[in-house]
Amino acid sequence: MTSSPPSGEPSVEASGSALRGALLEAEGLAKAFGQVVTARSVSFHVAPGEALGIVGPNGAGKSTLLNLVTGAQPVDAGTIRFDGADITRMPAARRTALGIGRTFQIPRPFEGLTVFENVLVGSTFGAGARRKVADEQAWQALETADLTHLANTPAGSLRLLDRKRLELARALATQPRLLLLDEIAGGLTEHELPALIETISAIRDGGTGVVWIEHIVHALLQVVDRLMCLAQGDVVATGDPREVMASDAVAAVYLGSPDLEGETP
Ligand SMILES: Nc1ncnc2c1ncn2[C@@H]1O[C@H](COP(=O)(O)OP(=O)(O)OP(=O)(O)O)[C@@H](O)[C@H]1O
Repeated sequence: MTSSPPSGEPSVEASGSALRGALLEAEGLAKAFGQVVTARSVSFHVAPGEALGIVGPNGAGKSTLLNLVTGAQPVDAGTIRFDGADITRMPAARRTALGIGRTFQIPRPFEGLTVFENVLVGSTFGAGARRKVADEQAWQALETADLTHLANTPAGSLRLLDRKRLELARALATQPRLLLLDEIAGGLTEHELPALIETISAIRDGGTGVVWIEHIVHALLQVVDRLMCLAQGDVVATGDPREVMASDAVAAVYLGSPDLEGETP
């Protein structure tokens, strides 16, 4: 584990270029909205079949980082490589087609469409598949997300757990090799978490690279191989998940913060 105080230079495992075997390499990412710096010089990497967790207080810059990787927002500085190719300036739709999928913190399905139709949108437009293939990919995504039994249910009538699963299925339908999860467990009950954890672990074990932002740390720790903690746009610690959570740097970040659920750093 490497760590440094929030005010110091971020200390990260992966800097420099072209990590062998890395699926995603982000190097020196910087992003600010006016005076608000959401990424100062953030570097991280994910390999196929590896899960990286990201924690940090509200406003740390976690979701923004996913936006930079997907291309929803442009970086101010830094480089993003996917499968060895520089995608830093690539449009978002091309990144999706290359194999970068994501879920959103607040699921916003097409409420009037069925669950299947929602997922079909992902496989048709995200993966660019023709109808027959898109159908197959949608069913496959529903199965992985454990939603097949609700395929014909209008998305607007789903409870939160199933909305989260639909969000996951929509992302899976784009055939991602890298899956970015933004608080997929947020709002779920303790009773609902184990099955979701199992699903995400299976996706990772199938060879997909996973980046999972989550405040429910005990859920995260059951899946992720490495953990990165962000605060105010800086990496404060990264490495072995339990060591990161036990580090003084992370404790300092969370001192008095109500953001973290289920784990005392
Ligand atoms: N499009 C935007 N325009 C202006 N400010 C933004 C924009 N997007 C994010 N911010 C600001 O950047 C900071 C980081 O936001 P971000 O959503 O990345 O944090 P986060 O770590 O994901 O927080 P949370 O845990 O609450 O989801 C916040 O102060 C937020 O208000």
